[in-house]
Amino acid sequence: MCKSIGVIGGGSWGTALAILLRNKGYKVDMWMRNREQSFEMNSTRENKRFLPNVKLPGNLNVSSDLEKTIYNKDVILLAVPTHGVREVLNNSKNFIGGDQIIVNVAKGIENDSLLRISQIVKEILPQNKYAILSGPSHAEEVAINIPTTVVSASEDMEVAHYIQDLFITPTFRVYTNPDVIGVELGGSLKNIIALGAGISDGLSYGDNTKAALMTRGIFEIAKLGEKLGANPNTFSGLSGIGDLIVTCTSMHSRNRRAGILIGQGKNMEEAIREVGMVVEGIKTTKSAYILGKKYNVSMPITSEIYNVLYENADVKAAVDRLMQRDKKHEMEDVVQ
Ligand SMILES: NC(=O)C1=CN([C@@H]2O[C@H](COP(=O)(O)OP(=O)(O)OC[C@H]3O[C@@H](n4cnc5c(N)ncnc54)[C@H](O)[C@@H]3O)[C@@H](O)[C@H]2O)C=CC1
Ligand SMILES: O=C(CO)COP(=O)(O)O
Repeated sequence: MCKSIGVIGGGSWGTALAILLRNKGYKVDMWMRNREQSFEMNSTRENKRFLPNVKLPGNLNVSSDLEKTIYNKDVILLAVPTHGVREVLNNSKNFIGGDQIIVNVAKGIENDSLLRISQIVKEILPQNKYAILSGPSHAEEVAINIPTTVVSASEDMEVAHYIQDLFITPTFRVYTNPDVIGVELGGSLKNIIALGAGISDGLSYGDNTKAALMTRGIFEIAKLGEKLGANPNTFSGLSGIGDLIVTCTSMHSRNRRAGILIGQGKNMEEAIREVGMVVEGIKTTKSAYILGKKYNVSMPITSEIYNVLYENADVKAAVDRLMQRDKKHEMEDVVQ
């Protein structure tokens, strides 16, 4: 039987995945909150704002009607930024049946509640099966079939395999992992380090600096992750170091691009405006900073990025502070 998918969110990632799924022959409907934009996409067959120069396949229907998008679909793909997840789930919960599988692709930790997306979904839709699809995967490359690898993670391995089969193509290879916590945290926390890598580039620091940020960054991600119940091995996989590498090095990365602007002297608001797309790492920095304090995990890079974003700290002084911390063993976990 032909599978059906309702994609909630018509940004770059929702659009790229809707195209992939439609090209596999599934029935795909996509929801976006902006009505005019949905009309424009249906008529021009292109998402000019978020994924320009990629044609939408025939029969990929775009609308601003949430109920119609979700109704009777086997799978609901959540592709809105983290700060919008709770609202769209609350607006759609009355149309969602208990047998529909929720697949999340957002990468963030909610501010205030400090919840991961699976925890928000569990709160609002406790009966639904859940998976996260995450890994090094920029929409711009997936949309033109550049070889890409990701992970489908679910506590229920049957669901993880079902989602693996749903998305896999000869150019989009999907692995499975039962570690939802690790996969969610890896994808969310790497955005903070990507902001740092961008800041380093914006300051015209070198490859050495970026390698240091990435290596010390994954160390700090894994420390917090382990405290929160993740399997530490997950952070050496695609959704951990894999996604960290792509986000810290690619010009597709909105987090890295925002970081470059900040390194060049722009403030947080100016950087967000100039990038013009979601920069998840900015809100996630705040959540991770608070989580680090709450769980007594030393997160020096996250703390300095928090200072730069939220306390107006000077970027060069932040790097100096990181470089001139007390001497320590590379693998030592010192709580500050
Ligand atoms: N673009 C990419 O290559 C990838 C993105 N992601 C993640 O996917 C999620 C979505 O990002 P993108 O599609 O890239 O963002 P985007 O910036 O391309 O588009 C965001 C979309 O969400 C909508 N939106 C914003 N706030 C909303 C709200 N409160 N309620 C409903 N809709 C809202 C916007 O109108 C827009 O359609 C993010 O968590 C991102 O980290 C994950 C992997 C790859
Ligand atoms: O998660 C991503 C690629 O895997 C996208 O990263 P950005 O949000 O920084 O563009």
